[in-house]
Amino acid sequence: MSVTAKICGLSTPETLDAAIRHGASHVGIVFFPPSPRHVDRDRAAGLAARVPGHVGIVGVFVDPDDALIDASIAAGSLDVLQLHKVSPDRAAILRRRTGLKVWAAMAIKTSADLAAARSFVGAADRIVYDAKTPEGSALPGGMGVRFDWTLLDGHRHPLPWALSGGLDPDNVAAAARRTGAPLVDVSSGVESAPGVKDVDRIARFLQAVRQIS
Ligand SMILES: O=C(O)c1ccccc1N[C@@H]1O[C@H](COP(=O)(O)O)[C@@H](O)[C@H]1O
Repeated sequence: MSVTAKICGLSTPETLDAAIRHGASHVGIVFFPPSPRHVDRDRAAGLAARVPGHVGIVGVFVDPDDALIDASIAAGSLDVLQLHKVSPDRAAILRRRTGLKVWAAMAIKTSADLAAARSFVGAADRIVYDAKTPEGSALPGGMGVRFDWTLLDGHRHPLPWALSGGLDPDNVAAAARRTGAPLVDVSSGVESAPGVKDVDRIARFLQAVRQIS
């Protein structure tokens, strides 16, 4: 079983380099000002310049307007748009307009939440199954909340997918084995405080992913 990993919310050269050195397939840059992981365009450009071609750069957005998308693509040399809180129609428009891969993040709490996955066929290239954050939260992700992985039992994935929400170095192997996730995505689980990535935790997470079989 080969599992790849995205380390999300990177904002410093040291932690970005660690993610790359330890084998991340994707690195995520957050373009959402309320997030403690938000980076401005200059910082995004500096980070992107360090990323080798075999590692995908994922821009993370929450219901973005066109101006933010365009400026972020230019600054961050993005390969993928990860979109939270967007409809399939909006995802399809952004996919067509930018020519980039689109990952649709879906907030999951109950089995009913999985039904919408099919509506992203033709609009997105991958579904990111993420946990629904508590009502009233400032962020739709990046809060270390996990959903019940057994909800994915028997779910027919209409698109390539990723597992996200509450993963960390100690639970990622069990999560990937339990769900069969081809790609795992982590942010707060490799931090020492909100927005502060930890090089050792990144290394431990990616080592755990490599050892999954
Ligand atoms: O990380 C953020 O700050 C963030 C902000 C806005 C939308 C999504 C965000 N993060 C995404 O949340 C998931 C899971 O995070 P965690 O591992 O549970 O902390 C991941 O896809 C991040 O890209």
